[in-house]
Amino acid sequence: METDFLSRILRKKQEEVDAARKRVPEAVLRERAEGRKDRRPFLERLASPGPWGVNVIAEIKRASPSKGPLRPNLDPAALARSYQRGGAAALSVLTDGPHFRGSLDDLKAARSAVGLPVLRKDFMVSTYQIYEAGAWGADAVLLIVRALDDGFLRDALALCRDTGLDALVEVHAEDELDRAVEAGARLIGINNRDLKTFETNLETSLRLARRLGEGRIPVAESGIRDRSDVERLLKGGVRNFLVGETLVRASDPEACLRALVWGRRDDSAPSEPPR
Ligand SMILES: O=C(O)c1ccccc1NCC(=O)[C@H](O)[C@H](O)COP(=O)(O)O
Repeated sequence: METDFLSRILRKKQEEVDAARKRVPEAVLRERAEGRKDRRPFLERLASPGPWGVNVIAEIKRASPSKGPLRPNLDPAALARSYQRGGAAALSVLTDGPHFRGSLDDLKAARSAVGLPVLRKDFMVSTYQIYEAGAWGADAVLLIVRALDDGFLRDALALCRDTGLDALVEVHAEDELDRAVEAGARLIGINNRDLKTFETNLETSLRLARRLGEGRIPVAESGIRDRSDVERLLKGGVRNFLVGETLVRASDPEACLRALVWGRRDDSAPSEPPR
């Protein structure tokens, strides 16, 4: 039996879902998710480069298993507003409680504060969580290939399409990328973090992005620290970046984001987009 971090978290997640089902039945969430009229396009926003050629999905994460608490008294609405002012293309909100101290309330508060599309970042193991994401206002969900078998991955992608949610399908290695493409994923999150060791290596995004064919949109995830990391990945053809810790820990998240997107911290946009 596998006993790594991901296996442990997935077991715990299944228990959480079983308990949640007893409080709110899946049919109730489904009706809410399917009845929504306020969808914000997530994939579409990332399919074309932002005004400066860079799209940042700015993450709201209270704590992480590798680093512990990241920002005391984090206010999701205030942080979301800073991110919007700093030029974020979208938000990612960690909703896992046990390991990241997040919640669906965080997602709701962040989304209500801005006009950006929002990704629910969690460990999805059940259709229940996809309906739940829709019912709580998410515009997209994360599907981690390593956590799912091919059957569920396909079903989850189909369910997302039917429910009007976009899916960011996360991979870390070549075989996972092949499975994601085979299942029909368009938006591919390439996680630079090895979920066994928690180490990050930007080379993972550069290597896997080279394997992507027409019509697939790469998003580099994890370990992006500064503008030089963004520029290195841009040279490898990656224009979308999911950034958590760097922004959450920053004393001025708005300026930090601006520096990632524009290459400078002040609020006057450069007249020429960087090349
Ligand atoms: O953040 C972690 O330490 C972590 C550990 C194990 C599984 C997932 C983890 N994070 C979730 C994420 O995918 C990241 O929050 C996201 O990619 C942003 O990463 P970073 O910019 O390095 O905070």
